[in-house]
Amino acid sequence: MEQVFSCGTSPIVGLRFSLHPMADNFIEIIKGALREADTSNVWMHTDDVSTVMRGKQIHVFDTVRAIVLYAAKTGAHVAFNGTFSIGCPGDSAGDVFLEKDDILLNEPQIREIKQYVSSQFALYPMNNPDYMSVIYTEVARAKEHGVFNESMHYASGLHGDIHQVFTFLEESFTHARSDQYKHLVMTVNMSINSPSHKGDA
Ligand SMILES: Cc1ncc(C[n+]2csc(CCO)c2C)c(N)n1
Repeated sequence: MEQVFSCGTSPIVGLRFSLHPMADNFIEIIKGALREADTSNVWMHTDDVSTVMRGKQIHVFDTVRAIVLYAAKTGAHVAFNGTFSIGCPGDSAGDVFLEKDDILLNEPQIREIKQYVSSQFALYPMNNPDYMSVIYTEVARAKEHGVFNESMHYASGLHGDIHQVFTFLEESFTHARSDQYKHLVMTVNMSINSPSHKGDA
C-alpha cells in the first residue's frame, strides 16, 4: 500500500556519494562495487559526478557499507565522500522503497570483510538552536565506541574497523535528530588503503 507523508515528515534517508579509486582501473572499481552490492532495497541513480541513494535508513547504511567494502577489497586506495540527509522539507511522498521489510540484504555477505578506515564526519542538526550540544554528545559517543581519532576544524576524525565506524555513524545519525528537529545532514569522508596508513591497519 502506498504511504503518503506530508511535507517534511518523510522518514526517507537520502545519501549522495562518490567513490574515487586512485587506480588506473577506476571505472571497473566504481562500477564493480555499485554492481556487486544488492541494491534492491534502495532507489539508486548514478551520474558522472556521484550516486544518489534513497530508502529506509537501515537499507541505505547496509547498501553503502557494502559498496564501500567492495571497492576497498580490490586493494586500491579509495576515497569515499557522502552526504546523508533526513527530514529535508522538500523530501516527501512517492517513496515506495519505504515499504521494504527490515531484512538486511548485504550484511551477511560483508560482515567478515576486514578493513581499516580513517575518516572524518560532521553533523549539521538543521534549525536546532542547541546544535553544539548535539555535536558534543555525538563526539562523546564516538569515544565510547572506540572509533574517535582526533578533533579538528569543521569535522571530527574517526578511525578503526570499518564496520565499527559505519555502526557508529548510523547510531549518531539516529541520535542527532529528534521529533522536534527532524532535519539532519551528516557528511562523511573516508580514506581506505592509503599508503599513509602503514602500521594503523
Ligand atoms: C559512487 C560514484 N558514483 C558516480 C561516480 C562518478 N563517476 C566517475 S568515473 C565513473 C565511471 C565511468 O562512468 C563514474 C560513474 C563516482 N565517482 N562514484
